[in-house]
Amino acid sequence: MIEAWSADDVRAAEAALMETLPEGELMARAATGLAEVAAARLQESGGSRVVALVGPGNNGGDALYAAAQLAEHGFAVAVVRAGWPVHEGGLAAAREAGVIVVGPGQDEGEDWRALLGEADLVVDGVLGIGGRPGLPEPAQPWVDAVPDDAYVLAVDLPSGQDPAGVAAVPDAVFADETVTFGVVKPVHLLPATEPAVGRLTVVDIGLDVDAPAAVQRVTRDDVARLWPVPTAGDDKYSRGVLGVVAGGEQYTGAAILCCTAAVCSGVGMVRYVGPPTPTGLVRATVPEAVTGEGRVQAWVVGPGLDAEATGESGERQLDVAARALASDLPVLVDAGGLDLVWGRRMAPTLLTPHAGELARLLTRLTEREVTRDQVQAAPVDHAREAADATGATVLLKGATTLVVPPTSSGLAVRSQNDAPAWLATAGAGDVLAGLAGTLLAAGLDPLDAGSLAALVHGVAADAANPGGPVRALAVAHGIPGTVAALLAR
Ligand SMILES: NC(=O)C1=CN([C@@H]2O[C@H](COP(=O)(O)OP(=O)(O)OC[C@H]3O[C@@H](n4cnc5c(N)ncnc54)[C@H](OP(=O)(O)O)[C@@H]3O)[C@@H](O)[C@H]2O)[C@@H](O)CC1
Ligand SMILES: Nc1ncnc2c1ncn2[C@@H]1O[C@H](COP(=O)(O)OP(=O)(O)O)[C@@H](O)[C@H]1O
Ligand SMILES: [K+]
Repeated sequence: MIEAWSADDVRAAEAALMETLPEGELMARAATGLAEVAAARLQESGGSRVVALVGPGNNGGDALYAAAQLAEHGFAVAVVRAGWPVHEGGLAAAREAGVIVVGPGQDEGEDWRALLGEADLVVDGVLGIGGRPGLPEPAQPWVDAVPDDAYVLAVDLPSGQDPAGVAAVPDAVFADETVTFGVVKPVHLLPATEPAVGRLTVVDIGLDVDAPAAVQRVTRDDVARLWPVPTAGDDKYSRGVLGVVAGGEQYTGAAILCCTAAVCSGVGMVRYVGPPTPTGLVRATVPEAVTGEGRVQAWVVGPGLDAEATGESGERQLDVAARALASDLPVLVDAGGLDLVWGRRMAPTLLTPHAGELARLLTRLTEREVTRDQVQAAPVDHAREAADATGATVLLKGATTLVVPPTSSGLAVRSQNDAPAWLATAGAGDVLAGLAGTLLAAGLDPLDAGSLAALVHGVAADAANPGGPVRALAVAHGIPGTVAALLAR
């Protein structure tokens, strides 16, 4: 599990550690780690010219000390600062090492724009975890002037991005690599900001945070611990029967994809409930599934479901969906099923909207117009709002998939980034529903079921056709081999 801690918890841990160390030792460790990464990247690319953008806080201090070390190693290093006071010790070290300092009252003859234009590597030390979202005004032209072919190495986090990872800031720094210190922070894992982080390198500065993590990411190494592996004492019922209320006369494929994914994920049994056409197709393509109602351990309600279906068979299916939602069994609610969610369920519940579906759900639940763009600009906040309004865990699908439990649970948010962009294809969500539903039926809680399913879904998509297009059915068919490979790690 990768874990990230909030800026406040990191600061408290740093303060405690600093008490035990000589003054300046922690920043020295950070700067040395940063300089080592910068030197390695310059050696890899054959570059020699470095420009460090230096802000008013300790993030700028890290950049200044690293600039000094890089100059001592023989690289051509310049620092660009604005009118703000910068870290004094760092500035003195940089000057001592022969770094050119450009800014008000400094080496006025030098033109920051020309220096930046020639840079092979740009160290972004404008703001760190003390930053508010958004770049300080003098830094915006610097960032805009960074040449496309320069390697942007962010100190701790890409400046101007939200350290909490909540809000997206499109014109802040987008780094090729971020060197962070001690522990990972939410900005590095959450969907609003992770695209700006680039490659993430963690430098050990001896820091340990003794507080609950704010964000977690399930990794391939966690699968063996979490996946429900049957034993000799199991039978199909003890492994978990999943009821699937999916597909209609219009979206028949969703039923097939969801049921296929469930049987490929090792469900004990699938009971499919739907109108005649998808029922016939499920019978023909997923012979393992049984059709019609019966006892189940969990439900999937919604893939391809028409929440306004009329006609006898459609209404019968909606009646089963309503009873599933009213039951005390775990339920995964996806797509059309989300239109049936009104109040709170007490039993374990996993909602799996994409951004548009979450916007629609929140608009309905809060009676305030919520747009897809708003959800994408602040995904954690919107998923949290839906989780708190319904008592459910909300899995928000996207390039990075968030799994957000209600605030009252006190649990960390999960953020999974395992899928190739090829997975953005129709039917992929139906496969995820069958996979996560299987895990609910096996007794996993919604947070583990959702995050583990997102991981396996992404890995299966990549394994199905590495580096190329993949159809949803191939993702489902890839699940058995993917799970076996992950269990064998
Ligand atoms: N603590 C440690 O032991 C270690 C810390 N380390 C390093 O320190 C970094 C944290 O340093 P930090 O706390 O000084 O915060 P940092 O982000 O550099 O700057 C804050 C300054 O910026 C200002 N400001 C903020 N937002 C702004 C905005 N949008 N636009 C304009 N101004 C803005 C803000 O002003 P104010 O809020 O007072 O108005 C304040 O003056 C951390 O990320 C890591 O790199 C490492 O060395 C390891 C050991
Ligand atoms: N850019 C992307 N990169 C990786 N995965 C993505 C991307 N966009 C979407 N996905 C994933 O693809 C799936 C799409 O699901 P969904 O939108 O519900 O499709 P459908 O309803 O057609 O089945 C989700 O699991 C989502 O996380
Ligand atoms: K930074």
